[in-house]
Amino acid sequence: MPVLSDIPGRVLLVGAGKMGGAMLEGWLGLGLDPAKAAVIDPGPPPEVAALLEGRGVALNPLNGGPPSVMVVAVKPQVAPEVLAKVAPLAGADTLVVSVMAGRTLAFLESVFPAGTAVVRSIPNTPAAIGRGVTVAVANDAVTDVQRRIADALLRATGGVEWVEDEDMIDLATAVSGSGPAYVFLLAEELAKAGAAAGLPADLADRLARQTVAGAGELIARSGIEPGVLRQNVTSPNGTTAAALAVLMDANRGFGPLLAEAVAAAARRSRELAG
Ligand SMILES: NC(=O)C1=CN([C@@H]2O[C@H](COP(=O)(O)OP(=O)(O)OC[C@H]3O[C@@H](n4cnc5c(N)ncnc54)[C@H](OP(=O)(O)O)[C@@H]3O)[C@@H](O)[C@H]2O)C=CC1
Ligand SMILES: O=C(O)[C@@H]1CCC=N1
Repeated sequence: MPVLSDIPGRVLLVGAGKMGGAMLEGWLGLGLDPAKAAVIDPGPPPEVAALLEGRGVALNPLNGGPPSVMVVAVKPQVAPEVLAKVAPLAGADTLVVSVMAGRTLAFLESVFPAGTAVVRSIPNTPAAIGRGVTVAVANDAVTDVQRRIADALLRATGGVEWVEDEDMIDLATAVSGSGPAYVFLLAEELAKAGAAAGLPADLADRLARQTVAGAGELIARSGIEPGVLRQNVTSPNGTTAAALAVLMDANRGFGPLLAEAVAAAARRSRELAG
């Protein structure tokens, strides 16, 4: 298992917003030499700009030779324009790692010279606290060493799942890439429902946040199946059973609603393919 300090040359991050910034923070935290990192971004957010300045990471360097790894973390919609500018910075041995939703291996391969090693991946925002999960697929040009380097970079922000079938990336985007938003929405709506039922709004907000955070942590730490944890809350004919009769309704409960949401997200991921 290579560590980040084993990466031979530079890691060039293109786009240092929410996702790119979180990854960079993870890499530096795990020992990537700031002198071997560089960022291309015309206007990184203030917290990322402070990180770059504080750690001495080069921003928009004019030269430096081809990087070992180019990580692409700009919005998929601007990818053609941005990559047309940065693709010439890659060399024959540069590994390209994309975290862009939708943008396919075929699109990425069309932008870089034939034979370029490309990994397409989809992380999620708990990456910011090292609790993300990334799903990744490699093209045929990626060597074993490059795959281990990509794995080390992606693993700096949480777990990594490699797949062979690229279609799985659109589906993973709909589950884990966008998934944190579904959970945050649950916290928002639980707080609203509590307030609507009569709790003071600030108390409802604290209860909802702590409940979502505590339940997530219980899944993570206990290793117990979510279904069993749910049953552990549910006394026969008690309050939870009354609520779950609504939430587990076969027609209008969480099940069909989430299935529809996941299908919509996967469809959008395919539309963003380019
Ligand atoms: N946010 C998420 O939960 C996830 C995002 N992703 C993917 O990550 C990518 C980035 O998303 P996110 O971090 O949320 O978006 P952000 O908008 O926060 O980050 C994109 C960054 O790229 C910068 N940028 C714009 N133009 C250029 C350019 N020409 N050269 C270099 N950088 C440029 C933007 O600057 P400016 O703001 O000034 O335009 C911004 O700082 C997307 O492709 C998205 O699909 C994947 C999984 C989860
Ligand atoms: O909403 C999006 O398109 C990006 C990809 C997954 C999460 N955020």
